[in-house]
Amino acid sequence: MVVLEQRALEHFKIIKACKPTNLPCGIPVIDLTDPEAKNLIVHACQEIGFFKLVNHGVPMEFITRLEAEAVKFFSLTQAVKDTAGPPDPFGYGNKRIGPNGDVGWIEYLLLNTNNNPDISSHNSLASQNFRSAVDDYIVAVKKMAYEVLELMADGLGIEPRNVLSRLLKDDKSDSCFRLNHYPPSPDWQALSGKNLIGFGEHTDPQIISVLRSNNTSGLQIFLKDGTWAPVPPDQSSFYLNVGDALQVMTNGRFKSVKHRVLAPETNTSRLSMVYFGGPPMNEKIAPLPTLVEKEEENLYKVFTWGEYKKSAYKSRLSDYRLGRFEKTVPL
Ligand SMILES: C=C1C[C@]23C[C@@]1(O)CC[C@H]2[C@@]12CC[C@H](O)[C@@](C)(C(=O)O1)[C@H]2[C@@H]3C(=O)O
Ligand SMILES: O=C(O)CCC(=O)C(=O)O
Ligand SMILES: [Fe+2]
Repeated sequence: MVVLEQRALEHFKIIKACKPTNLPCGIPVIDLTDPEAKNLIVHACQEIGFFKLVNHGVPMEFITRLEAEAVKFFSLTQAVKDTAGPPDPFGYGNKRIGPNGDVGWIEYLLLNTNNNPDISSHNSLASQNFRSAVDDYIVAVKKMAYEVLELMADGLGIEPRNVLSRLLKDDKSDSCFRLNHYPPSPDWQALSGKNLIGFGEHTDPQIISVLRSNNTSGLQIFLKDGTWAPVPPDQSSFYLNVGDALQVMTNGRFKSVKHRVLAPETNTSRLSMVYFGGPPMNEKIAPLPTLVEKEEENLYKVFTWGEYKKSAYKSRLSDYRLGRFEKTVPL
């Protein structure tokens, strides 16, 4: 058990424990093999921007092997892990998230995943076993993400059906992968019933994020009614969320969901693995013309993913990053 004095926690964000709300119908669960999947995906992305995917086709063996390798990595001594950091933005990070002063009860590895498997981009991974576990997992998760994006295009009635997936399939796709380890919270007495933040509230900037975690809770999503809903952990499924770029490409029809992670209770740790599928740097991010109805306004300025990313890296985690890219409405 980690016992800390109150003072040692001063730099971390601690929130009043709030009563969790549950979605009236729960978090949407979509079976990738269901013939209705395309419509259910569109519905979930419009209503919440978040859903659980089952029968996803990613071999369980890849998932458990990567989890075991990640556990091994995070169990190394601090001095060894520090040799893989600090993140610039890729590499090993501890407590600090991003370059602008955000902190959390977390340590992580952030990796670049381009489409030409390149071991050098994983040079912070200590062993060949770890590298190959990451590579196998990412290849399988990407394939599943392409399928989801193609079903999404079908459900939206847009053509060609690879209009979204091609951005992730592109050799220059700017995608990344993150392994997050949230150690057990320190002694509850020091926290006096409050919650320590593991990963502060934010939206993901990319097109789509694909998340898998171990059996420890902590992830929450922000609902339209202003409350936070806990996401029950499920080791064998994936949770997918809409990112900012997809919100723009659908002219606001899909919602980039705000989420956060509370640090685990004493004696448990949370391990999550997230693939963030992003477009190439020079790709223009703009509402897909067929999705802007005749009398509807285009809500966003035209910008490239590179411009958005640059601006995102100047922001704090909880900032509303899309604000600067919205068109101002004439009075
Ligand atoms: C505070 C920050 C960390 C972040 C870059 C940023 O300046 C704002 C966005 C953050 C985020 C959230 C989703 C992903 O975890 C991430 C890798 C991303 O692309 O945007 C992180 C960035 C990061 O940790 O470097
Ligand atoms: O660890 C989690 O469950 C979520 C992490 C997250 O939101 C992120 O890495 O962007
Ligand atoms: Fe996130």
